[in-house]
Amino acid sequence: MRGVRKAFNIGMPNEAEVLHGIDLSLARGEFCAVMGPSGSGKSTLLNIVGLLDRPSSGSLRICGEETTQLDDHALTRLRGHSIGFVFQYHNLLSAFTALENVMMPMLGDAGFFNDRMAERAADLLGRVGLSRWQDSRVGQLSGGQQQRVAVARSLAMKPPLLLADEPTGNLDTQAADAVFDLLRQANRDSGMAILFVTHNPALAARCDRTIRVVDGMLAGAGQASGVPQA
Ligand SMILES: Nc1ncnc2c1ncn2[C@@H]1O[C@H](COP(=O)(O)OP(=O)(O)OP(=O)(O)O)[C@@H](O)[C@H]1O
Repeated sequence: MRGVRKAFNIGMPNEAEVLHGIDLSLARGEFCAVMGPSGSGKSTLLNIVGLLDRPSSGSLRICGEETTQLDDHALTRLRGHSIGFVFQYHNLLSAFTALENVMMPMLGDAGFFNDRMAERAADLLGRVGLSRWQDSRVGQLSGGQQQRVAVARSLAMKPPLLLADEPTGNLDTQAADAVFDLLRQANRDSGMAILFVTHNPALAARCDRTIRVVDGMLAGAGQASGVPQA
C-alpha cells in the first residue's frame, strides 16, 4: 500500500481520519507482526488490506493487482481467492460441524459440497490436530479448538495472504502458542504471507519482522526480515 489514508464519518461533525498515509510492502512468504496501542488503527489497516473496507485515498496492490478502482464484485472475487482471515472472534457457525465449517469457503466456487472438499477439509483438520473432532459441532469445542478450526478454515483456499487479527488474544499461553505454531507451519509449508496483529511481544519476536502502528502511522521501519520486498 502507498499513501493509504482512512477517514470515518466523512462530512459529519464526528469525521475522523484514523490512518494517515501508510506505506507498507509485504513480501511473498513474509510473516509480519503488527503491534501498537489499542485504537491506533491496526484493525482498520487489516480491514483495508483484506478488502473488507476501502481506503479514503492511496493505492493498494494485492498479488500485483491494483484494487482501489475495482467494483465490489471484483473485490469479493479477489478476496475469496487471495486472502484468508483468522479473527479473535472467529465467526465460525456454531451449529455446524468442524468439517462443515472448514468446507464453507470452498462452497463459494462450486455452490455445493462434494467428496473432494470433505477430504480436503478432513486433511486440514488433521493438520491442526482435530481429526477426532471433525464431526463435532464447533459450539461444543473449547476456545483453543475453535480457533484451530478457524485456522484450518482460513487455509482452505490456499490463500497467498493470510490476515490474522489477534487470533490468540483470548487464549491461554499454551493454546496461543499452539495456534501460532500452526500459522508458522502454514507459512513455511505454503509460503503464504501473514499479517499478524498481536499484543504479545513474545509471539511478535517469533515473526520475520514487526511493524508498529501508532496514532494511525507506521512507527519506524521495524526489524529487518531478510526477506526481499515485493
Ligand atoms: N467504522 C468506524 N467508524 C468510526 N470510527 C471507527 C470505525 N472503525 C474504527 N474506528 C475508530 O478508528 C480508531 C482505530 O480503531 P482500530 O479498531 O483500527 O484500532 P486497533 O489498533 O485495532 O485497536 P485494538 O488494539 O483495541 O483492537 C478507533 O478510534 C476507532 O474508534
